[in-house]
Amino acid sequence: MNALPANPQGEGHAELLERLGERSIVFVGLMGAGKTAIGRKVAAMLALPFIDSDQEIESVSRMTVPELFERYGETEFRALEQRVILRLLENGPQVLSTGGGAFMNAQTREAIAGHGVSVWLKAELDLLMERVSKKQNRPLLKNPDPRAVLERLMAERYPVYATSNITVPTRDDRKEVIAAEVVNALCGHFGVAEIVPNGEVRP
Ligand SMILES: Nc1ncnc2c1ncn2[C@@H]1O[C@H](COP(=O)(O)OP(=O)(O)O)[C@@H](O)[C@H]1O
Ligand SMILES: O=C(O)C1=C[C@@H](OP(=O)(O)O)[C@@H](O)[C@H](O)C1
Ligand SMILES: [Mg+2]
Repeated sequence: MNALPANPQGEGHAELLERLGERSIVFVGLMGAGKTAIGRKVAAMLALPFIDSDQEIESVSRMTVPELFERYGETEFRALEQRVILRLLENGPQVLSTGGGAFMNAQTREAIAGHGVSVWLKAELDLLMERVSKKQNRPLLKNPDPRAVLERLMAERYPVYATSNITVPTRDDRKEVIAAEVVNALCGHFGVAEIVPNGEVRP
């Protein structure tokens, strides 16, 4: 369904926000799924603060994600990622987009379950490949065969992502449309009526 919320400023979503309470809406999923881009849109629609864990990691370390991987290795990056996300989860309500590997950490998953509602943006391999090939800022994909890496990560991670509270399939459509589908899926999760463009309320 391609319903766009009636009011992009967040009014009309009062009930959804009430149900969310102090929790964070937490985006999980593979690199290129759109966690950062769609998370930002959903935050704007619901008039919530937006934070991206990779951006926060870069800000506290004053290094880029590729620099962190190169200088300290993935293990150190994961430790920092866990600390940052656990701290950020105290700041709800907000939209928190995580890096693709974050949800693989059991303690991070537990903290998200306690302080958030997890949304898996689920995408097909071709779409992910098309998106990630536009930027060279993902160290795990600095590999002669990034497609094979993504395929392996899909096999490893999709069963874990599938434990999220909500799964939203994504595709090659406008960001606003996908973001509206996420908002509608959140409405469904909380048993709140969806708001569609003509002002009609869908129970
Ligand atoms: N629905 C969409 N339509 C077009 N481009 C998108 C869409 N969702 C994401 N993108 C683009 O795909 C790239 C990867 O998205 P990003 O949000 O960084 O993914 P993630 O954070 O999950 O790795 C970005 O350039 C982003 O602007
Ligand atoms: O999947 C992963 O392990 C990673 C995903 C990246 O974030 P995005 O999923 O936002 O690209 C970033 O955290 C890092 O490169 C590692
Ligand atoms: Mg991202």
